[in-house]
Amino acid sequence: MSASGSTFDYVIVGGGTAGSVIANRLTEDPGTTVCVIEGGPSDVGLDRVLKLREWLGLLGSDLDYDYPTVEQPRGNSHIRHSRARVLGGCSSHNTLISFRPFPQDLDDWVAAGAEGWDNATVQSYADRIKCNIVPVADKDRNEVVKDWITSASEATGVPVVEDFNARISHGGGFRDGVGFLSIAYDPYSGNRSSASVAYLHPIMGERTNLTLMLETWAEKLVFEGDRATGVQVKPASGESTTVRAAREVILCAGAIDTPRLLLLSGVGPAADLAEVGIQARHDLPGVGENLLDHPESIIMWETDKLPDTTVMDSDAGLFVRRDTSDPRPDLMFHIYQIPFADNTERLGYDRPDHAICMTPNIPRSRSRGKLWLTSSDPSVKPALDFRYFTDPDDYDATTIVDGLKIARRIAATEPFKSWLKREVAPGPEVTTDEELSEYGRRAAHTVYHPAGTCKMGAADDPTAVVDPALRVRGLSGLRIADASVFPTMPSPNPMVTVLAIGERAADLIRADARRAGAAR
Ligand SMILES: Cc1cc2nc3c(=O)[nH]c(=O)nc-3n(C[C@H](O)[C@H](O)[C@H](O)COP(=O)(O)OP(=O)(O)OC[C@H]3O[C@@H](n4cnc5c(N)ncnc54)[C@H](O)[C@@H]3O)c2cc1C
Repeated sequence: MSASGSTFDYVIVGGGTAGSVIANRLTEDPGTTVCVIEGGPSDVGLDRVLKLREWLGLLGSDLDYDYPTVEQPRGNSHIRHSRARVLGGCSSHNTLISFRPFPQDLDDWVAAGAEGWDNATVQSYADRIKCNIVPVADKDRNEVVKDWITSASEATGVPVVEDFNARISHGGGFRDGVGFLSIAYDPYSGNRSSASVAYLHPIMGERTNLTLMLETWAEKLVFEGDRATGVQVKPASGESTTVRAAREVILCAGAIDTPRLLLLSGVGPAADLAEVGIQARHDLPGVGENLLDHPESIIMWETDKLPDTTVMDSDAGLFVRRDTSDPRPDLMFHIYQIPFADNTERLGYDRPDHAICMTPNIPRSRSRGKLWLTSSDPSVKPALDFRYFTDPDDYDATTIVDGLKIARRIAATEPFKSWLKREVAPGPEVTTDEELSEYGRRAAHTVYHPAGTCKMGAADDPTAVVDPALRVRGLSGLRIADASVFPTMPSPNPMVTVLAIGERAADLIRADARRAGAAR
């Protein structure tokens, strides 16, 4: 049922990665009205966003919410979690590396109670994604990266892979491999093919049933009884007002801001809320728990000036499998052809003018964190405690140590070896497992993949925040569709999984609307 004025069929909070997909799909029906509340500005015509190679300049900028972490006794307390404040969300300032989730990652989801999110189903939604996902184009392939791929294959014994996603969608996944990545971009212009570019640009100004409220912050959810009926919003200039949803409010604000908005609205662990003076409207213990990430560390070599060819300075990846009892790789590496030196410089290492870095990361980190409010003031950022490297068996730190050692083996292998002048960090004198672990944890960084804070699970799982249809447990008219619903972390970079969640969420929402219509 569509409505006029400030009432819409659906109100989507967050015009980010998943939000853009859902806004597009729901407005395919001209009879359905959708309002998107987006905290940031439009990306249309904004070259510093649209030119993918400019991505590093966006971190910490006016287009970044820039979340700190609380002290990490076993990790790096200085990590800043970048989250984009612009249409398209993080797909407008990330590196757009595009991996489908592995089949076994989705088996894990089903085992965690996410019924219906099996491999065949999720891959069929990934097939629908409109972003232009292609392997790095020949013209963008740097000679040093080609040599790194040759040496990494030689040193680790893994095959060179031309198209990782083809192996996942048509071959059941891969155990290991090295090669150029698939990236959501236009090789001719170097522009992003973000969620915003692929899903919103073609319909902005075209579909009159789509309303975008940009530079507008969602402050609180509005309820009538247990039903979410709208959102209290504050435009950048102007007074707070309420936007009403005749059918549903859909939260797509991301793994930090979706639980933050729920908590500020009194939906979350009642005892935690009481501590900051918020009365619980609905006691939901899982909100803010299960904070997941892909932690990484770094090893850096000085080089002479390198050829400039690239998509976005981190164009290739390596997957290694140490544990042969699991078919998936358990170590991933990105390579950077620039000095990625913020964390090493803080530890006293120099920043060479030219450098190559490898960043080993943990595909299935075992440490689990938590997010919570420290104040009822909505402008105060939530506390994020990733509890990096706190898993009891020290699996996470051991993975990083193994990664640093493997990186050194690659660096000692021709033809890549000849590009390198000296190891800058951690430096050749750092050799024992203890030393490598200490360095690796202090220089640790994030691959910027927070997730899991409103996890999906079986309807009778008290720690689940949403059921497998993405509906918030115990409330009505309220759904979540973004990276916060991951029950567990997909092994590779998660954006494609988020886009597939957006695609499937739209189908689930439309199916419920059809059922409700039929029941009337
Ligand atoms: C620097 C960086 C690099 C990355 N690189 C990759 C990569 O190469 N490949 C990959 O797979 N993944 C990558 N990721 C991760 C990936 O981008 C994210 O996991 C994914 O985009 C998250 O999508 P989302 O829909 O959950 O949230 P987002 O895309 O962050 O969308 C949330 C949206 O909600 C808006 N919002 C939030 N709160 C409010 C509010 N209260 N009111 C109104 N609007 C609000 C935000 O402005 C934003 O537009 C990267 C992330 C970062 C930060």
